[in-house]
Amino acid sequence: MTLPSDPATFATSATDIDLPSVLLVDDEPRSLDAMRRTLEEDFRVLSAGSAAEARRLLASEPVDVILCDQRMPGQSGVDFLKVARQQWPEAVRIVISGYTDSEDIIAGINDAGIFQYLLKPWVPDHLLATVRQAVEARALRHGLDRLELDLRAGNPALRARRAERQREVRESFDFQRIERAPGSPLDGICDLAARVAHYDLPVLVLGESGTGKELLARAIHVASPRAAGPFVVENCAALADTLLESELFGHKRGAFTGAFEDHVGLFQRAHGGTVFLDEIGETSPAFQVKLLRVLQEGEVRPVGAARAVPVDVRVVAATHRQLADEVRAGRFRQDLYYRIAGVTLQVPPLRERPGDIAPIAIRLLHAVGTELGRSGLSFGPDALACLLAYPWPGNIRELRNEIARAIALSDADTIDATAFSPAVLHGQAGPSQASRADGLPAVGTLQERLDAIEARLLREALLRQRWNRTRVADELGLSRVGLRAKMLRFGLGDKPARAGDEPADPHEAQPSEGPAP
Ligand SMILES: Nc1ncnc2c1ncn2[C@@H]1O[C@H](COP(=O)(O)OP(=O)(O)OP(=O)(O)O)[C@@H](O)[C@H]1O
Repeated sequence: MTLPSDPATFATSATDIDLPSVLLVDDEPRSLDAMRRTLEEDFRVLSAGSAAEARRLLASEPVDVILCDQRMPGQSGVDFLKVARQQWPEAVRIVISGYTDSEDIIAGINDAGIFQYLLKPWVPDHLLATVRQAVEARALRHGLDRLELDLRAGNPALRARRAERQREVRESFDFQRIERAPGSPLDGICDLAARVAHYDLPVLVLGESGTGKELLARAIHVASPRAAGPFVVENCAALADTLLESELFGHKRGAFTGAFEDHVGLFQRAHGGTVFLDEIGETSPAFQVKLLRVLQEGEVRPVGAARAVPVDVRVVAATHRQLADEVRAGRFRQDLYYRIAGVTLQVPPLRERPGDIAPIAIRLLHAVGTELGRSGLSFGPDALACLLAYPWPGNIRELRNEIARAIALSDADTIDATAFSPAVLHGQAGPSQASRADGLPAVGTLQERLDAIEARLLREALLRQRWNRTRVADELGLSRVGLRAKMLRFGLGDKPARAGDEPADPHEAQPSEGPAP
């Protein structure tokens, strides 16, 4: 195949002007040519070798989709797409780049209104699917604009259709299932996750065991353009190297003793969807090399197979370790780290977000109760206070188990503190996963650690003084207003009223249990 000497404007190869049009912008002639060959059967492809050339083309004819390389001399892809957004807002914008550019791109996502972010090396099927989705998004937006005009003209049937469409979109957005208190540290994490969900970036989720990393990964999948595809989970710590390789990449019959038939690996099964690799920090150096190759090449070679199979998956990985430290210590490959850590989300342990304990416990009580055939349960007066005073080294998984145990041990519909295990009842936890021997958090910024200590002292004083705020304020040398502000800050304001406590301040909101999930 001969390439044009000047990549600037080798024009469309398709003659059918009814096809949707795609403008490719890249200063690399080979890359332009490869993309053009992939797309030209389905689209009318225009090519430009620079941002200036692309602007000239856009000024002369309408374009449905712009697909732009991030690294170009003169103007970066994202900067060019910002300009394109202003001048040709109807064209859907896609940026394509190497993984090292991801920070720049995230910073520019909002301003440039980027629809999708494709990582190099791209896979032809994925490139085609992404451009098709972009064309569909363009058609949908066009339809919505038409609908908007009709709505302004006051058509009630169309108004109902639009409301229905919006409801569908809202319901598919699953971050709401991640229970938390208003103002929880998880809000920021879920916001960031919701933003990156839309782009094909690899995501690394860090956090202690049981903090909800898999739940977050599922929410990212559900909110991503891959939501209709599969979400498959593999716990990398649970299998020996060879089994893990065969489980993820598949094997051919006879590849090893016991391989009686062909086995399709999880990467192939997840084609078009998301693979969640839990405990990636536990993998061996040998396995890391194999995984890196798969991610770099976008194809898997089943054990014993002669040929590799292209796969189009998004990888979300998780670990309880601080993976950057593992890289520094030489236990985790740096190149693989950069491949999987397009965006890193750190989920804090439950003891560092005490405000979340009550809403999560209430949701779990309803959910586990329903699973066990015991709906309509509620916590008794002491139960929530008891849960708040315990540091939950096993995080939400431990909280869930504790609640399941308490439900099983109680005949009544009101779960009392006495149904909890002795450790929880007396607030004595085993060692937490990232705490020091003195019980202080071993990770987080200085402010986060100070907050965790302050929340713990406050919680202990409240429990000691049986939630009598006057006595707690006296003990801690605070005004009642100051105490209340701190209780709200740490989510400790929703202790249920107890017989024998001082009467609640009538101006303060009374506790309420949230709706059943
Ligand atoms: N915010 C939350 N609200 C309700 N349930 C939650 C929340 N976070 C976690 N859970 C529940 O807690 C349990 C543990 O969560 P999950 O498996 O996502 O944690 P994890 O961090 O991936 O754990 P591990 O690293 O051990 O695999 C699950 O049953 C999950 O549904």
